Amino acid sequence: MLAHPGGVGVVRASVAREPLFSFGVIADVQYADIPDGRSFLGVPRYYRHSITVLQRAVRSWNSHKAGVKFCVNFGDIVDGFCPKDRSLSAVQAVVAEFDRFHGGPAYHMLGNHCLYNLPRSELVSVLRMPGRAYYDFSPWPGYRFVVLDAYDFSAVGWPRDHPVAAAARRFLEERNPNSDKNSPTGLAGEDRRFVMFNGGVGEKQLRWLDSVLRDASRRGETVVVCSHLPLHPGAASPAGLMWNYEEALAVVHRHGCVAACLAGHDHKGGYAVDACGVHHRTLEAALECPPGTDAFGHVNVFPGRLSLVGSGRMASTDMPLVLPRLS
Ligand SMILES: Nc1ccn([C@@H]2O[C@H](COP(=O)(O)OP(=O)(O)OC[C@H](O)CO)[C@@H](O)[C@H]2O)c(=O)n1
Repeated sequence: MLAHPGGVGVVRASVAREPLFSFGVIADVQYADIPDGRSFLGVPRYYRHSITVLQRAVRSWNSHKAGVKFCVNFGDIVDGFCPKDRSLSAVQAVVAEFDRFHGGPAYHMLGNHCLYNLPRSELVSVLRMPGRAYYDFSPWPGYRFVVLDAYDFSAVGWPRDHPVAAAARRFLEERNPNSDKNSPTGLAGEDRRFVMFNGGVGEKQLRWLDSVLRDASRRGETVVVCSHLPLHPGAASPAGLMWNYEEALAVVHRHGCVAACLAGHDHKGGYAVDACGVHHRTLEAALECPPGTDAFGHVNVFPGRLSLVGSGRMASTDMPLVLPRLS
């Protein structure tokens, strides 16, 4: 047994050489058949090349010796600049690339750019989500994955006159004084997250998360939470965080079974271990890979350890598990 450097528990050192199973990861493909451009802050974006990054990811997962069992796409499948009349075909083109993955299912989540382009109901259907945008699955005995809908409470993705959209606009109005609610100008520190391109997990979803984690904890399962929006300030820019990350984290911490929270959205990526020993890894974006470069990876799951093996701009990250029940 090893003392955890953060002093929050103990780590069972993993001696296994072969993973129990592996899964592929990719974030922010934001594909569009349009010329290269830049983000609002001037970072180059390669809208056509991003699907090539996905193609290379799928080839890599398919050729993985021990087998990649499923893959997780962390949202923003299509870019907001994609012409609206070509958005559905752009999403279908990306889904077709995921269909070339032979290892198992591809699990998707909603990002803000998905919702700029298509109605949520159409996305849930084309991305083959189980009737709604938050769900859980168990790919291996003793392991559970939770996919969050980080735009459940949001000013994007709901019809303008929908009560959720109206409540989210009021929420932003109270926290962001700018006339352009996408602008964090003047907001300090973590308050910079109160912008329209972010969102939150609604009350009903929080209750669902609580019950999934309670059951997982009772069954002794190890849980990985997947969300487009990062949940920890140490793993992302303040302007990239989920609006109610503190509420979501409180639920995550309550049951002591979550090993890691994986996210996309903040394209440069990030990593932190929180005070309860939960790993937070924000994945580097496929969209911002200059031609010929990559950002994807696979996570090897060992008893007591998750090991992200990154390709190209996606950094590798070793994540020894610090779960209270392991102590
Ligand atoms: N300061 C800003 C930043 C952005 N906008 C506008 O908001 C929309 C979404 O921005 P975008 O950078 O495309 O969003 P991503 O989801 O790709 O990335 C999120 C960040 O990386 C989180 O850290 C777009 O219309 C921008 O122009 C803005 O007005 N002001």
